[in-house]
Amino acid sequence: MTTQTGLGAFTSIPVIDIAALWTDDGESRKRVVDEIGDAARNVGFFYVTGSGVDEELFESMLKQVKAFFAKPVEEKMRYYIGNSTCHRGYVPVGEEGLDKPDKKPDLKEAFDTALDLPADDPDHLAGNPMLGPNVWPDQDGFAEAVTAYYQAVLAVGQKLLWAFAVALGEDPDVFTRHATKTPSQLRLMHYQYDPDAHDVQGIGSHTDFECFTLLRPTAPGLEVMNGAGEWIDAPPIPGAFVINVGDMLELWTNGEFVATSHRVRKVSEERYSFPLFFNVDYDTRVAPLPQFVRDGEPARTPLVAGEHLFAQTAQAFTYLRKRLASGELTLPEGSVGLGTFGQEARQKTA
Ligand SMILES: O=C(O)CCC(=O)C(=O)O
Ligand SMILES: [Fe+2]
Repeated sequence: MTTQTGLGAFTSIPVIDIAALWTDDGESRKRVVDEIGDAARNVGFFYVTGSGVDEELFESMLKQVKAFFAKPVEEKMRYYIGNSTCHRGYVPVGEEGLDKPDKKPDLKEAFDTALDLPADDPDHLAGNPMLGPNVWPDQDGFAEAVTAYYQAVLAVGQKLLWAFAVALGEDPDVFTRHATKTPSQLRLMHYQYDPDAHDVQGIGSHTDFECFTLLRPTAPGLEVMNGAGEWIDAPPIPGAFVINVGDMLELWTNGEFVATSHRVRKVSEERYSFPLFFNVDYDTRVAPLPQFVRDGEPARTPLVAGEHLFAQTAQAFTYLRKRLASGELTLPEGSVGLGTFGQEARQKTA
């Protein structure tokens, strides 16, 4: 059932209870790690239960986010992402997605947050385009609710990063040693339901730019491409995270783990979703690990994790694309275009 990419013609997405990762029971831990490894190789997506994240943290954040998006657009634009020097704040409908081959804007709005560093953080002061303080709306409890959720889910991400290394037979800390001050974004996303919109996509087909993503959606709409090029539904499971491999783990494993392409189609109900994109430190040079550069298999070209994130972001967001066009901004040397990872990219070259 597997194609030459290793990715199966799967028709559903595995569900993995990861609670044993926090226990001393070596056998149960190994079972979970093996399941994670299988899913990362054959599907690139899996659901996670047993993360231990308190459901109350999710509900509090959702309540705050609903209240924010319900405000008039002029109010939300006070926090426009284009006014931030480290890519934080409100992303209006139409800001993203215009560079896709089909040139359709994504029908969604978002509020982008990430690791909340102090204003005098040295990387921020040095002009790093992704590291720095969050922008917070003037709304009681918003910052607290989002921060509590971010910290809880980031901790689950650290555990998963460890598990991915073990699943690969690597030193367990081969990735986590690079995860100390990561440009890991938490995007708060709102897909409006518009019964009159025809042929409008929620978010176009893509891979995620980081190591992996921990996602909580409130409604169906997410679709995942299998090894046969078919779109498979990934509806929410209550309390579970949807995990997917991103570009950096695909690169580190030279394609053994797959950054699976996915998209959100026109939604049939109002939808919120919360992806936390777990990254490694900005300056981490990601090159295929030696065990994955097998005889006759070419090694992929290394990338710097933070530069890749910034280069992809700059090609997808209107405010940054304008700066690229005007010459005010240039992409880091060696940047790759959108759509370089995942099975869609492979099918293009197959
Ligand atoms: O909203 C979703 O379910 C997925 C969002 C997504 O894929 C992304 O933001 O990268
Ligand atoms: Fe995504």
